Amino acid sequence: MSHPASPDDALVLYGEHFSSRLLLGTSRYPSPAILQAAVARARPAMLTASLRRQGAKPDSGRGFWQLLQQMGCRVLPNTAGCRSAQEAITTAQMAREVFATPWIKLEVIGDDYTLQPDTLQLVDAAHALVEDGFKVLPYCTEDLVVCQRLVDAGCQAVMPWAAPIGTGHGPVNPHGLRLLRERLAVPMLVDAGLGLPSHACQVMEWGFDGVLLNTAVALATDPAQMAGAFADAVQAGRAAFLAGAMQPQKSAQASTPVLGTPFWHQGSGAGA
Ligand SMILES: CC(=O)[C@@H](O)[C@H](O)COP(=O)(O)O
Repeated sequence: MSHPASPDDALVLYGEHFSSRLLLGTSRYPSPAILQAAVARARPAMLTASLRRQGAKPDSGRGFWQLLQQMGCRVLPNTAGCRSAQEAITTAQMAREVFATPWIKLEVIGDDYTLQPDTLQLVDAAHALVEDGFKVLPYCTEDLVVCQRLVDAGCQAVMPWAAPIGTGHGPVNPHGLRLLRERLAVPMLVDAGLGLPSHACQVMEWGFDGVLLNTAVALATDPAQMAGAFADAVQAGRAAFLAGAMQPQKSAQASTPVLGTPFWHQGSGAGA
């Protein structure tokens, strides 16, 4: 991208600085080599991986773990597939051992059809894991009160969904997401349901701090190229947010200056 975000505009999570605002999932890629190529193009802040894929036994998933290490990217284990607070807590504790990190993407699924988070169990699990020293990034809905409860539980960032996991619909409740952004000051990453780079750009323009996505890259015809497109879109959206967008106007406003009036001022009578 020609105009990368300023190096001092880092994403800050739990006091740590990240030069990228894109987090990438590692599932559903056609091959490990294609995953590697996508990661090389996107250069994400973190790669999220499921303990269930890695496996709890010392030898299971060794190849995948080695691949993650080779890519030199911080790993964010997740509790994908957990359906209760206790299951998520146990999975997070195992992930801390396997991946040697206190970071956890906390997922507690409450509905098998929509993969909607169980927001009640999520808050309970977040509370217990923060108490246990984890740096918790909870996958949640755009519900303001749930996000506030997660912050009250000690989460220093939250990750509301754009749409159900794997759908690629993009933000289905723009009003709710934008309201959430206005009301909560903690870092917020939009996680799940993004299908196009323009979706990522859009939420970044709204002031979200980053995005986490998987399926849109993994299932693209050319995942590496799509990973690059998402990385560029995240930067573009962030730059636009920082630049401050104009307010939409109700009626046409002439934008082409006439000779002698190169700059707009009230009542200039500029041409179209
Ligand atoms: C990999 C992962 O953590 C997913 O559960 C995440 O929520 C991304 O969702 P999409 O696959 O819809 O981008």
